[in-house]
Amino acid sequence: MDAITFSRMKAIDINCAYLGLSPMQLMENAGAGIAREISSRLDSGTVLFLAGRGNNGGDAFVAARHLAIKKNYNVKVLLLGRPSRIRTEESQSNFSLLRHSGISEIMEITDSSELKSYDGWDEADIIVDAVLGSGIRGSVREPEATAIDLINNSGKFVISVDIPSGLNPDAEVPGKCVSAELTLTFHRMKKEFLSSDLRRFTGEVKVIDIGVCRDAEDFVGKGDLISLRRRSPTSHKGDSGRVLVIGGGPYFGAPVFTAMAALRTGADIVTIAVPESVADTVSSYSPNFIVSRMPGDFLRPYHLSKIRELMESHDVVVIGPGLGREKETLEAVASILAESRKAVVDADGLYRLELPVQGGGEIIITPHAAEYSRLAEDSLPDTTEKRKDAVNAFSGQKGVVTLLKGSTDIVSDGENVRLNSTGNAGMTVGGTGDILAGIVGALFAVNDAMDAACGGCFINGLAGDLAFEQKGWGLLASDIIEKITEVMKGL
Ligand SMILES: NC(=O)C1=CN([C@@H]2O[C@H](COP(=O)(O)OP(=O)(O)OC[C@H]3O[C@@H](n4cnc5c(N)ncnc54)[C@H](O)[C@@H]3O)[C@@H](O)[C@H]2O)[C@@H](O)CC1
Ligand SMILES: [K+]
Repeated sequence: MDAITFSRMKAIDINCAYLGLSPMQLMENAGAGIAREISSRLDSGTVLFLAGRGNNGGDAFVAARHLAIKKNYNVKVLLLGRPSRIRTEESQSNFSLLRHSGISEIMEITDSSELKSYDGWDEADIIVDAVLGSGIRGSVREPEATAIDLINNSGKFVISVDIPSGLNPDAEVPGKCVSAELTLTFHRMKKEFLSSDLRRFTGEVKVIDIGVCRDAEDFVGKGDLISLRRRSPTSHKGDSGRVLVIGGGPYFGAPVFTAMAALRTGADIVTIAVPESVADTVSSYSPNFIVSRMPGDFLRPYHLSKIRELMESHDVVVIGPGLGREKETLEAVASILAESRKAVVDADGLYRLELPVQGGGEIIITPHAAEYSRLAEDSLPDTTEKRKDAVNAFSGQKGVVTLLKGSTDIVSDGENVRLNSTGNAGMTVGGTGDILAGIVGALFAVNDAMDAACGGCFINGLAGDLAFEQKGWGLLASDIIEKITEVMKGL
C-alpha cells in the first residue's frame, strides 16, 4: 500500500473517531504493537520509556503496561512534566493505569537538571523515545531538548514511537531530534520517511498496524476537512473567496441556487453573470447577489471580453447551471475554460466539453452518471471498486478533478480517490446539483481542487441529511441551502 503523509494520517485518525473508532482504541493498538515489537527483539531486560505529555507519550504508557505483564522485563517510565499537564484524556488514563501495572519505576521530571541527574540510563537495554510525536510545533523546548540529547548520547538501542522526537514533518530542515535505530510508525509508511535525508534519524522504519477501519481512509469524513482554510480573524473582504457564477438564460433558478450555496459556504463575494433576459428575476431573489448582465438571452462568445474582466477579479468560475445548450453557448464555455485559472464545470457546461482543456487552469467537473459516461465515452462499471479505477484513470488522462455524483460520490484527481456517502435519496429533487457546484466553488476559491471537491460533496450531503430529518421526502433544494451554515458551524 502507498505511503501517506503525517497530515493525511491525522485526517484518517479524525475520520476513525467520526466513524466511532475512538482515539483510545487506536492508542491501545499502537502501544500493544510497540510492546510486541520490543519483545520480538529483546527476550528480557530493562526497557526505559521517555514519554511526553501528548498522545505519543500515551502510546508509550500503553506499551509499558503490555510489556510489564510479561514479568521478564524491568519497565521504567519517565514522564516529562506533571501528570496534570498530560494533554488528552486517553493519555491521562493510560498514565494512571501504570500505577497498577507492575512498572518498576515511574518518575515525573519537570526540568532538565533532574533529567541529567537521572541514574537509570546505563541499566537500560532499550530506550523508547516517546517524547514528541507528530504534534510537535516550533523548535523543541526544555526539558524535551535535553531529553533528546541524553537519548542520543546514551549509546543504547533507541526505538522512536511514530516519529523520532523533534522531527517536524512540516519543517523544511530537521531541527534537534532523536537519532533512532528503529522507528515504529503507525498504519502506513509515511511519505516524509522516504527521503533518504531523514533515514539517519529514523533508522529502520517499521509500520505497526493499529486497526484503522477501511472507510476512514476511503471515505471523506471530518478529518478530510481539516486541511480546508479557516477564516482568519484579521481577514479582509474577498480573502475568503470570490466566486463568479456563469449560468442562466433558458433557466434562472439554477444559478440562484449555486450563488446562494456559495455565499452560505462562506464565500465573500459571489457575482452571477447572466443574460439580461433573466437578470432582473435573478436579482430579485436576493439583495446579497451581485448580478452582471450580459446582452441577449443566452451566453455567447461575444460576451467573452466582459467575462474575461470578471474572471480577473474572481478566484474561481462556476460555469454551467441553467446555461442551456445553444451551439454558441457551448463554444463560449470552451473559450472561458481555456482562460480560467480555476473552474467548476457542472450541468450544461459539461455537455460537449472537450477534455483535456487546452491552456486552462485547474478544473473540477461535477457530472452525474449519464454526464460522466458521455464525457468518458464509456459506460460506468457496475461495482464501486471498478468505478473508482475508471474515474481515477479518466481524471488522470483528462487533467481534471472529477466529482462523480451518485448514491456514493466518487472524487478523484487522477492520483487519489475518495468516496463520499453523506446525502440521501431525498436529494434527487431538482436543484441539488446546482447547490453542490456552489459549495465546491466557494471552497475551491481558497483551497486545493481535491480538498474542495471532497469537502464540497461531504458538506452538501450533510446539509441534505439535516434537511431530510426535518422535511423527509418533501425536502427542497432551498431547504438544503438553509442547512449549509449549520454544517459549516459544526466543522
Ligand atoms: N490521534 C490518534 O488517534 C492517534 C495518535 N497516535 C499518537 O499520537 C501522536 C500525536 O499526538 P499529539 O497530537 O498529542 O502530539 P504529541 O504527542 O507529539 O505531543 C504534542 C504535545 O507536545 C508538546 N509540544 C509540542 N511542540 C513542542 C515543542 N516544540 N517543544 C516541546 N514540547 C512540545 C505540547 O504540549 C503538545 O501538546 C502521534 O505521533 C502518535 O504517536 C497514536 O496513539 C495512534 C492514534
Ligand atoms: K517519538
